[in-house]
Order: sequence, then structure tokens, then C-alpha cells
Amino acid sequence: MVKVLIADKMSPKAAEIFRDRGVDVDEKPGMSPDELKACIAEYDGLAVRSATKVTPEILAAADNLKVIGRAGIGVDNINVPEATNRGVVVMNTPFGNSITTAEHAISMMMALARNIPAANASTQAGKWEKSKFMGVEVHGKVLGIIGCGNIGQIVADRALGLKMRVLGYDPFLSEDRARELGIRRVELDELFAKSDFITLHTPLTDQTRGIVGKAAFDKMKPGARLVNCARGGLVDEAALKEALDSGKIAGAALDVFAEEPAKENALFGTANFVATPHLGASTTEAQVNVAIQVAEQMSDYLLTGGVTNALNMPSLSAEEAPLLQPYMKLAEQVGGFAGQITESSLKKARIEYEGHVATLNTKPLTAVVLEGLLAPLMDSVNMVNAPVIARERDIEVAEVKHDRAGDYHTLIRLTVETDRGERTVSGTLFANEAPRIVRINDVPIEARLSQHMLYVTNNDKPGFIGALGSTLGEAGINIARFSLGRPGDDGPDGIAVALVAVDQPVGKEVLDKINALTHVRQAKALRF
Ligand SMILES: NC(=O)c1ccc[n+]([C@@H]2O[C@H](COP(=O)([O-])OP(=O)(O)OC[C@H]3O[C@@H](n4cnc5c(N)ncnc54)[C@H](O)[C@@H]3O)[C@@H](O)[C@H]2O)c1
Ligand SMILES: O=C(O)CC[C@@H](O)C(=O)O
Repeated sequence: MVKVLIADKMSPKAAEIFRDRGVDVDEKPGMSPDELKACIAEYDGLAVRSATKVTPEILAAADNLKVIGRAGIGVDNINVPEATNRGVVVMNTPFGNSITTAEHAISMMMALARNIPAANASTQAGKWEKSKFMGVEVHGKVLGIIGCGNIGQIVADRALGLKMRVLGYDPFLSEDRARELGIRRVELDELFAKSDFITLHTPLTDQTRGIVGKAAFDKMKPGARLVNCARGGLVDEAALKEALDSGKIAGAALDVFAEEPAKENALFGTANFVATPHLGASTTEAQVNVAIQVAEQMSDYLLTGGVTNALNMPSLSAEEAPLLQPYMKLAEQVGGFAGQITESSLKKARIEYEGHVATLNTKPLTAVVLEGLLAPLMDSVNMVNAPVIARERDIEVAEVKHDRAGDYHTLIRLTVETDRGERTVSGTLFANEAPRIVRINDVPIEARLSQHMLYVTNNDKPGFIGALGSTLGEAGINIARFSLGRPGDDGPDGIAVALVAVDQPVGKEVLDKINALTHVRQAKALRF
């Protein structure tokens, strides 16, 4: 039975769904890093919110971990590159808390506009400071949104409802989309210069870190107000303190901090500063949404191989997963075959899908072909990290689909280009389930692969098969199947190929003997 750990406080719905789907689940929120490290090897899946830090040390101890599910959006508490290296799929729930977070940003804006937190504290302290808390309307004011993705767009919609004028800065926002949203797309400097309120909704990246720093405050309209419900680190907190203290800006509201939990911070106690403890996603509705979604996604992956909202794997629905299953095996064999017969550095890999397979979701198949191709050449490769490794090593990967079937109703053809030229391996499925290699370079063949294989290219001369059989027999190696092929139908004297399935591994000594046989050009032992 697969086993999952819920390591952060999550709606009970998550555990309920895991159990209903037949997944064993432990709930242990609030564990220390050492406690997590000590128990993580027991689990196939780890479900977290933002408190648990999934570090390389935790991942190194996670011997059985296959999937990490983030009940939320940002995955900055998970070391995704390291998870990818280790073949662990990382998924998030990108929409479950968007409305809630957008509503929090709007609430923060309103809290700033009407001084609600300070007025509340003062009133409950028995003061009646009516004139101290003069506010501003948001009606007719300009809201500048930095980051117009899911949450930014919802904020824009709500702000338009409040009759604000909305500016958006996002390198990926098209003019057409901005028009549809009813907002004006601007450059960052214009946004700073023209906005009465500024709200941030980008992830924290190398490009966005400190995006609102001293230079930005200098460009802002005097009296502007700033909201950050995205990620700490987007706002330079020291520069913000200076801008508040100097009166350059009229207020700021942060839900997120450079260091969390923010139990101490230089901004605390600053006039016109509002803080909440990373509450953006904290509504009953959002927490139920993300808990249900994360548990369903993780169960799908662990039980059926379906992949939804993964950050390091192509998507694959739970319905598609069983259809792709036999092709996964074929993809692994085609890739593995090409990888084992390739001896010099890979430059290009072209993966062609022909006939029935071309109608399916081929992205996961490409990942598996690459895994098979790279696995003989390097350690620790898996379908999650294979596309990344190929990219890092400058291997150009092309995926081509031909809807029309050729000689076979379905075919995967892998052509690899190396310094020494091209090699091609093609495979099909017999009866829609049994993988067969049907061509190696220009040689048609029909071979079922098994764990131990011998691949021989030889001069097509009488006596070769007998000599090979005797050599294997003398070494106590039993032949299970023997497949032969030669290019075209032009008779003997050319090159031929033999793919021999054997019941025992062919060691180096035997391989040397085979390579020394008359007519053998090259023999290789392959493993699948
Ligand atoms: N406070 C909370 O509890 C809470 C809750 C949910 C999400 N969040 C955070 O909110 C952020 C946004 O979430 P989302 O769902 O809208 O994400 P999203 O991916 O849909 O949108 C992010 C947008 O930022 C844009 N962007 C990227 N780099 C940019 C740059 N340099 N300048 C301007 N825009 C840039 C992207 O193009 C994208 O449109 C995430 O970082 C997420 O972690 C916080
Ligand atoms: O889980 C939370 O409370 C915060 C989630 C939020 O930061 C997110 O990125 O989705």
C-alpha cells in the first residue's frame, strides 16, 4: 500500500481523500527538520503547505519518495531542482487559493485606505481619535498591479468593480489580454509613477527579488500605498521602512516577509504599516480547495501514474495513464537501445511518433525515451530529470508527430545524431501491448527485447550463426530467441544484424570471444 505523509496543517479533507482512495496516510504537522528527516524514507508521497522546508537533506533521506504535493501555489519551500534530480515529481494547486489571496490583497488595500487596523487598536484602547484617521477613497484611484497572472487578474477584476483605474506590468501580459481585462499595460516605471496603490502578484525569482526597492520608492508618486500578498523578498524591507518613515509613501501592508515566520521585523511598529502573518490563502474555502486538489493529484499519481499540475513533469491525466502504459515500455526500450549502441557524445535526438501513438499525449513518452537514451550514459537519470539533463547538455530534442500510419499502425522512431553520424531505432506495439523493435538503422528486424540481449553486426556469410551459437553454448549461455535482419532484400554478402535474447548475462570474456569470430563486425551486450 502506498503511504503519504501530511507534514503541515491541512484541511482534514486531504487525509479523508487519501484514505478513500486506498492510500495509507500519516498526519504529523509541526515536525522539526530532524524529525522529518528521520521518518521520510517510509513515505511515497509528502504533502506540504509552506511551513515544511523540503531541503536537499530531506530529499537525500527520502528513499521511497515519488511525489511532493504543495497545497498552495508557491513552491519556494521545496528544492525543485533537487527533487527533479532524484526523480520526485513536484505538484502544486495553482488555482485553489487564488480568489482568497486576491481578496486578501483587496482587504489590505482597503485597510490602508481607511486606517482600519490602527483605528481599531486606538478605539479599543478607549481613545476616540476621529480626526487622526482620515482616509482616502479608492474610487477613481489608480491601482498598479505588478504580476498579472491568476491572482493579479482577479485583483484587477475586483478593483475595476470598485471603480478604480488599473495599470498592469507583466512581461507576459499581451496587449490583447490587457484590453480584455479592462486594464492598461504599462512599463514598470510608469506604474510606479502613476499608481496611488501598488500591489504585487509575481513569484519570487532572480528577476523579481527586490523589485520594489529604493529606486522604486524614489519613482513612486508621493503618498502611494503598497500591498504585498505574494512573496517576501519582492519588497526591500529596509527601503520600505525608510519610505514610510520619510513619509514618501502613505502606507504599506505586507502579508509576506523576507524571513518567515516574521516574529521580529524592523517594520513592526512603524506608522501606517499593516502586517498579517502570511494569511493570503487562509480561508476555509481555499484550504478545503487546495487540500482536496493536492490529495486527488497525489493519489492519481501514486495509484495510476496520472500527472496534474506538476512543475517538473509533463501532465498526464488519470484516464490517459493506462493508455500510455504499454507505450512507456516501448519508449524506454527504444531509448535504451539507442543509448546502449551510441558511443560518442549526443548532439540531437529526434523522436517521431507515427500512427496511433501520435494521437496520444506524447510528452511523457518523450521524457521516457530520453530517460532510456541517457540512462546508459550517466547515473541517476529518470523520466523527471531526463529532459532537464538533455537541455543542460545541449542535446537538441525534437518531437515530431505523423498522424498517418506507415508500415505499422503505431511506431516510435528515435534518431540520434552524434559526432559519428546518425543512428535510428524504431519500435511498435504488437496487439497494442507488446513492444517490438522493428528497425535498427536501415535494417528491418522483429525483436522482442528481454533483460539480457546480444546485439551483433556481422558480414552476412554462412557459418556465423553456428559459430555464435557454439560460443554462447560453451559459455553456458542459453539462447532464448534469435532475430535476424539485413538491409533490403538484396541477398547475402552485405551487413546483417542479429539480436539475440539470452537467459544469462554475456560477460566481457564471452563478448571478446564473439567479437573475435570471423565475420563479426561488432558485438555488444545490452540490458533492459
Ligand atoms: N500570500 C499568500 O498566502 C499567497 C497565496 C497564493 C499565492 N501567493 C503568491 O502569489 C504569487 C502569484 O500567484 P499566481 O497564482 O497569480 O501566479 P501566476 O503564475 O498565475 O502569476 C504570476 C505572474 O507573475 C508574472 N511575472 C513573472 N515575472 C515577472 C516580473 N519580473 N515582473 C512582472 N510580472 C512577472 C508572470 O508572468 C505571471 O503572469 C505567487 O508567488 C504565489 O506564491 C501568495
Ligand atoms: O499555505 C499557505 O498558507 C500559503 C500558501 C501561499 O503562500 C501559496 O503560495 O499558495
